[in-house]
Amino acid sequence: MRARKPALLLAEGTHGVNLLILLLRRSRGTVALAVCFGLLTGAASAGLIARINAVLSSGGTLVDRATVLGFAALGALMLGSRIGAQLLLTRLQTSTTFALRDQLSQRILATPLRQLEELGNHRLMATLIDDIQAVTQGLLCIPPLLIHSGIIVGCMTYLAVMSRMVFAALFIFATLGVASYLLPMRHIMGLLRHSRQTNDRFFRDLRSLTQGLKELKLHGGRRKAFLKQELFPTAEMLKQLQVRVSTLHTLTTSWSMSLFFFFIGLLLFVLPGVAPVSASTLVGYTLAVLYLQQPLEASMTLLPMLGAGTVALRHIDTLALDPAGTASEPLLSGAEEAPAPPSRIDLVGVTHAYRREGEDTPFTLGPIDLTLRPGELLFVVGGNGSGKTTLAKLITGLYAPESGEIRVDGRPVTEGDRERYRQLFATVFSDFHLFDSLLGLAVGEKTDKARAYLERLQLQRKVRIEENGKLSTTDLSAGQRKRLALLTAYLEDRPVYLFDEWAADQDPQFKEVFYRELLPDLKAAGKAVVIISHDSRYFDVADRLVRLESGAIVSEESAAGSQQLSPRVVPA
Ligand SMILES: Nc1ncnc2c1ncn2[C@@H]1O[C@H](COP(=O)(O)OP(=O)(O)OP(=O)(O)O)[C@@H](O)[C@H]1O
Repeated sequence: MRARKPALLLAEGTHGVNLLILLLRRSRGTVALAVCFGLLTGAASAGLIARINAVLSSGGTLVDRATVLGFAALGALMLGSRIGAQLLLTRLQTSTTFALRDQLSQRILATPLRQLEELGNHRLMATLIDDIQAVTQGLLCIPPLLIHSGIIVGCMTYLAVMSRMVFAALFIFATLGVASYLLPMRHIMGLLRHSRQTNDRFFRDLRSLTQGLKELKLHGGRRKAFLKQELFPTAEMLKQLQVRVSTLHTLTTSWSMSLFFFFIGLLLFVLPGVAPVSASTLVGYTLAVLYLQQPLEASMTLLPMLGAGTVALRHIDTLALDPAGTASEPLLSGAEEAPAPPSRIDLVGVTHAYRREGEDTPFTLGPIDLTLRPGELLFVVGGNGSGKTTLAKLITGLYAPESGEIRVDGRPVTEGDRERYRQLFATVFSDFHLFDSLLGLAVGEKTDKARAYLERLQLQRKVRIEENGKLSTTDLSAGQRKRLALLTAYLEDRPVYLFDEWAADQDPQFKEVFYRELLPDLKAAGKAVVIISHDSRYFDVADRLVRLESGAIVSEESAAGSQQLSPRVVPA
């Protein structure tokens, strides 16, 4: 198959996209070819039934060489086209599933951090694990469904050719059967949607279970309440929804299938008394209708899975993640080298507010005016909840300012170059993540440097760095893990460093090393360094110190002198 740019499977505004469209987006040609194979399978099946009918109606006199060869040829055609359709669609389904997973990961990375924080970790996990699995299962249903549809179309065509009058009766019957199947299916789809929403809650509970292990083990009352009030009720609700779906589906399918025997009864016992029907038509119809049962029953069994896949696909859409297509280029080929060090970064009237449902007065940071300069240690201090981490996210471009702007050497950072702007920073946030490998750090050439830093951070006896950049372990104490995160930041060698309460977990001896040796070294190397800190003992290290209170800078002190600032009022 020709290599080409992967099609955008889930773009913005794809609300209501269904699984078949997903396959079509991936490759129209393959789907078209598979549909042709499916129809061919149906035609071959109808041909086989016609032959069987002819032989049975002839009372065995039609068994000649041509009939046998024709039968064998039709059998081979049915087998070949069925395998062809199945293989084409299965390969397409597999590649679509993987492409969907890749694009979803890229879309998550392309979506603004604030939006992801609002969605919550549990919803992202539910989508990455559960929705993708439901979509995969749904896509798996499409190849057999198309083949069954081909067989149904083929048989129906054969029946229409054999007798229009009987076909009209069958058609009315089939319409009733389909309607009596589709009406409950609408209810089943509603149950599936409800089940999907409940699943988000289930994932939230599972996250509490895995992340709250210590708290749950240490407090029996909390554990009991958690199990009885949260985890078990959600699991019970999911179970009940699933039971209702399968009960309703079983009843509906059984009813629809029983209609076939009702039709055969009418055909054999009532129709001959009402209208003239030949024996060969009766045999042909009975055979074909019995043959149709298998693909119809199989299709009905597959439809709820297809429905669950569609619900999952729509659910992915409701997350409103940014389209991967536009972002995938910078995501995959993104700047590995930091942009040239700027001579200043200015925050001018920058603000950010956290809006939560039902909250009248959201926390608002800013407007903030602040300048970062190379070779300067800027301390950001203030009480809990004063907005230091929020400011750090704005400074580093993780949040876009709601008003005001950030300028690099006087040039405003636009939406288009925010990704590049972020490459100026090496950070250790207080909720940092430690990868078990020095990812993206061109390790080979930096391994010696990394080992030297490891000694400086007094980790050489705990951790080894392999040639491929893999860390021998990350199972360390909280303070040691932070040192490893610092090592990564060192290796990044970016123009601006930001540490959010880095020293909080360090012992007094290493605090001393951090504030009195490591920070001055970064300063000497011409780095702009932002340090969020509660360690008032070391505030003297700062070249400049800004103090935050309730989201506003209330004072700014520099080695040269201090200044009290009256907080600016956020424009309404
Ligand atoms: N993801 C969020 N959603 C909603 N509100 C938030 C979020 N993160 C922080 N806040 C609110 O914003 C305010 C500032 O939080 P921030 O984390 O910036 O403070 P901080 O100065 O870093 O605090 P600390 O010293 O405790 O780390 C707090 O009132 C907090 O409740």
